[in-house]
Amino acid sequence: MTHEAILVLEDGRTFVGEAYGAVGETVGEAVFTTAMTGYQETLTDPSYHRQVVVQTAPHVGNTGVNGEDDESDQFWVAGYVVRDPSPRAANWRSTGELGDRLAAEGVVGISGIDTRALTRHLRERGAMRAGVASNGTDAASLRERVLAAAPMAGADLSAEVSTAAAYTVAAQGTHRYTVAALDLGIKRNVTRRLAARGVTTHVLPASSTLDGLLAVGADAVFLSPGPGDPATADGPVALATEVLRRGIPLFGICFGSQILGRALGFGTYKLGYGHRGVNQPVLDRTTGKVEVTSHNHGFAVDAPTDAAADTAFGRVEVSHVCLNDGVVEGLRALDAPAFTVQYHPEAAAGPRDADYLFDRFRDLIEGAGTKGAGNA
Ligand SMILES: NC(=O)CC[C@H](N)C(=O)O
Repeated sequence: MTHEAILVLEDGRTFVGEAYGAVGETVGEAVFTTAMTGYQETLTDPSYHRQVVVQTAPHVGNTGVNGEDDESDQFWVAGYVVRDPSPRAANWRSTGELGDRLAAEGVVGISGIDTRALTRHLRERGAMRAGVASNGTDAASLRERVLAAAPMAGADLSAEVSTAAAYTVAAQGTHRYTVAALDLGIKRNVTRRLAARGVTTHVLPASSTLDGLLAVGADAVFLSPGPGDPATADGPVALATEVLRRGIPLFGICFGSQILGRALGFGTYKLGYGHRGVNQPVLDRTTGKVEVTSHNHGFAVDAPTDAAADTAFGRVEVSHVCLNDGVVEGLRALDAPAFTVQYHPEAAAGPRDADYLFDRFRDLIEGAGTKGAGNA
């Protein structure tokens, strides 16, 4: 039996479709992703916590779900919006249907709506709160709940997604370096890409102290991606500042980039509708090369792109920019062993163009000669 479902935006615009996944009611920030592939990675990416994700790709679920592509232990999206769900999965790796997994994970979704109209609305008016209901709630009541929900600006969500207990992902082959990763919403492919370079990663809770990071014998520190507004992440920013002071190599991805950006003295701000997809063009200004990259961010760092900035930790330059809109996509400290990218070199899903950044991290650790710094 199909249930009618509604999607109501905070400005009142309403779409009517059918229930997809769990039957119920949910609210979150409505955002769209233009990714054509990788819905399983999207759904399990902790950075989508509290977000109602709209897929612009019209046909979703074609390859079902499998036991290999999860980026974390669960689906994190607050709600899921698709045009036309595949009625039957067909793929050699598939172990089930996406709709069944959404239901099992308790994700309330809606299908059969004009996702192109919804995306154009969000693009013109900006990301905003939305509710999805398939339990009979009427549009007016749902809108009241949407308006009562906390907005993404000002949201501090790290503690809700971080690991409760530390765990270790061992290097593949010969162990070369040890990295302490602050888990603010880490994805599995980050530790995999590090492991492939001989790095053993200790994934630590978001509340970890500097002593906790150093206790694992870290040669370097990694700041993970994650959900929420970086302006609220004062704890991780203070930690990153301490790591910079010690001269320990530091790499941050996405939320981690924003935190490291703040530790270097820059501000962050909310983008109109964010970057989410797997074909965003980014220029690496240090090499002049353009790469096609995977993005999922709603906030960005405010740093000057014309010349290196003078900070408390020396000169810092914008190393990467998005060619669609000029948004800062990476920072490089010229006088400290630290760099960041705002997008996802771990990709999954997405192109592998930016995988070299994990080589840069390895080279930074190698060059810094801090091996065993954490034991000092
Ligand atoms: N993927 C991420 O790390 C997202 C970072 C941050 N929550 C943002 O939306 O910009």
